[in-house]
Amino acid sequence: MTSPPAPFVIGIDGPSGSGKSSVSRAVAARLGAGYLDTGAMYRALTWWCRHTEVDLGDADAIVAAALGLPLEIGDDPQAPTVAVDGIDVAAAIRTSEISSLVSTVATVPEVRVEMQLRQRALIDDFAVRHGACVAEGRDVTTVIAPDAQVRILLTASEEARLRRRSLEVHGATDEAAIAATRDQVVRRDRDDSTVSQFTEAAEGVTVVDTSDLDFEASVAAVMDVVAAARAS
Ligand SMILES: Nc1ncnc2c1ncn2[C@@H]1O[C@H](COP(=O)(O)OP(=O)(O)OP(=O)(O)O)[C@@H](O)[C@H]1O
Ligand SMILES: Nc1ccn([C@H]2C[C@H](O)[C@@H](COP(=O)(O)O)O2)c(=O)n1
Repeated sequence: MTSPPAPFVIGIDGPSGSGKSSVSRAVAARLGAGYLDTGAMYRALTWWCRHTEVDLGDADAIVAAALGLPLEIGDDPQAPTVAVDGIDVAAAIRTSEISSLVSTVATVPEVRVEMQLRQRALIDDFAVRHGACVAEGRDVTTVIAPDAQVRILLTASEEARLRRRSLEVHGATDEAAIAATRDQVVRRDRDDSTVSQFTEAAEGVTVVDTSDLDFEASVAAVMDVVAAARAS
């Protein structure tokens, strides 16, 4: 009797605005795979801390909130759902307020341990259910799923990332819009990179630089890496 093929895991890390979420969703949809946005989990915890009036200056209180976080996260790349305590927070976790606060929560070491445990369990579950899972974040390729069949660092120049995020949030890429975006991209990456390695590829991780690629070409570049891994 032959055993079923091992679930296929694709880990994608990268800095803010590199295209992780949008590209990962498109790749997961094309592969019929489950999708996990690990950053959404830190955002959901940040939202929960605000909602329950946890003092973000109190690391112990944030850890307690993380341990009890009543989070439900969906696996559909075409309709990713995030609910906390039964409340749909998919939109609320994307506000500029949450974006500016999330690193404070995500850089608490005990919070990361709890989230990483949950993320491993979710990836296993999604991968078994769909035969494959695309998981994206900052430490998927290095800490959460270092044994994933595909490990990609999706990068883009700071200029490209600022332009993309500025267009998305402000609908413009003039000097004022770029300046208003800098905190969400440059400062956040600086803080986040104190606890995760996503500015340089770890050993065995394939770099996909999207600076000069449009969205479709970025998806195609990732699909090529996946196809090569499947063929090997
Ligand atoms: N290759 C690309 N060319 C142009 N725009 C892109 C490309 N990839 C993604 N985008 C756009 O850039 C914006 C940021 O992409 P996305 O949210 O996927 O980045 P991210 O890496 O997940 O960022 P964050 O970590 O901050 O959530 C989106 O509006 C997306 O449509
Ligand atoms: N694996 C991860 C995923 C995310 N984070 C942190 C870093 C980000 O500032 C925040 C939100 O992520 P985003 O939605 O912007 O991808 O969560 C992390 O530390 N580790």
